[in-house]
Amino acid sequence: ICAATKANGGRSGSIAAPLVTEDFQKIDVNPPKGTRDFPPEDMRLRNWLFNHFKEVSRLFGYEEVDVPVLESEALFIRKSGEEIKDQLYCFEDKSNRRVALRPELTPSLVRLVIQKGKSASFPLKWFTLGQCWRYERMTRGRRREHYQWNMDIFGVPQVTAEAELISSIVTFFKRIGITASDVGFKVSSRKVLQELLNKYGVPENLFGRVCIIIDKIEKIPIDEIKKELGFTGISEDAIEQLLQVISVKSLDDLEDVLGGAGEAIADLKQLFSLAEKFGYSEWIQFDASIVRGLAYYTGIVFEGFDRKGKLRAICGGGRYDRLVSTYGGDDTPACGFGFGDAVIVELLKEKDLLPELGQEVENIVCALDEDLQGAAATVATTLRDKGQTVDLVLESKPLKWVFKRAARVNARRLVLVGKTEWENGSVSVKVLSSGEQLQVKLSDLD
Ligand SMILES: OCc1cccc(Br)n1
Repeated sequence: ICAATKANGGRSGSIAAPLVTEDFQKIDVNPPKGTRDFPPEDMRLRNWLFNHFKEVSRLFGYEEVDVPVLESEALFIRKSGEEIKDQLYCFEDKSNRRVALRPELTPSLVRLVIQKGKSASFPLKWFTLGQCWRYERMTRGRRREHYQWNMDIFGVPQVTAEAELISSIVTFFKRIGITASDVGFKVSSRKVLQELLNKYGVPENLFGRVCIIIDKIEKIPIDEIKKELGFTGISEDAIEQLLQVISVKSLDDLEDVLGGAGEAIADLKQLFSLAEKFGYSEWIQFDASIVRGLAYYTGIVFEGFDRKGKLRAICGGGRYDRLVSTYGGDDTPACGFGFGDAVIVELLKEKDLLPELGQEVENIVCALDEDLQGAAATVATTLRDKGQTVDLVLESKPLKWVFKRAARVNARRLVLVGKTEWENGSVSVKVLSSGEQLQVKLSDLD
């Protein structure tokens, strides 16, 4: 039981006796392994980033939704060998329910779409921003949580949906000063693999697993990839063909291999043509090796990468037309992307594009002696009611201290409440940039 309850004789609820301090151990002031605190200076950068995410989502007409960080574990149990399942942050709650901290947002959004049922008027264009979790052995010293921006479209089967999603990410990049020379999008379609597997008579239910193995192509030796593909029962021939196709470097070459009749080629051609119309052609390139590491993608997949090749994928997404029905909903086309809050900050540091974000307060209000503290509170409220930010000095401090604080919080003005002026209903206002000082009637203060 927690220390508070123990101090209260084992009864939880309100604590009768004052806590006996020796009950508490000296705590570790660091956050749990793999997690981050956001002190003010980090929170300002996070808010700057998230405000751009939200502003882009608003520009594109998407509605914000939110879902719990804690979900039923069942939502994420997929038998496709995904990394995300091995790293699930899951546990049993006090009612013996198997629950998990969400590793991604898409399954929760799909759950909400199904819950909405017939009341959902398609297309749904939703966005959300949420903390996602994974439990990795800390040997790799990697984070266990990150915040992810997601935009998703439900109910649009056409490739215009994916084209719009990529446009929204390009819009985001441009807003923060990232250009097509800094980043690009690798684009492909899982229908390429689908058409190949069909051609070799590979059963549909192996599709997700094969994609997950192929997604590891840059991470493990090619012989390991072949071995894992072999375990799924795919023939040697099919494996050779698969590996040959994903090394194809252009849509034309792909067409030579697949023939021009399939949906994969049609979708990709349409996407590249729409990219022209949206104005982001220079940002995207075909790359048959892109499959993404989530089993549920069924069509176009894409990922944002840094052209210097120093960082992990910046963002990624694609079409997942069968996820809603897999979870028991109606057949609903869907596509979306996830954009984490970590790699993008590394990229901004690389490009020296991190914004300078100091604290900003318009006014510091200070009483010049103890018995004017109430008057200072009145002045602060007057300014705040007019929408002005005020840092009110809450205790009597020497002027030297006040000036130092004014500099630290970047105050524009210092408003001093002095006895003589206050008797005339005035305060003394010092504009800190120019040093200009004037007496102002409280009624005229704005
Ligand atoms: O990128 C996958 C992922 C999921 C949850 C938490 C973190 Br950190 N990373």
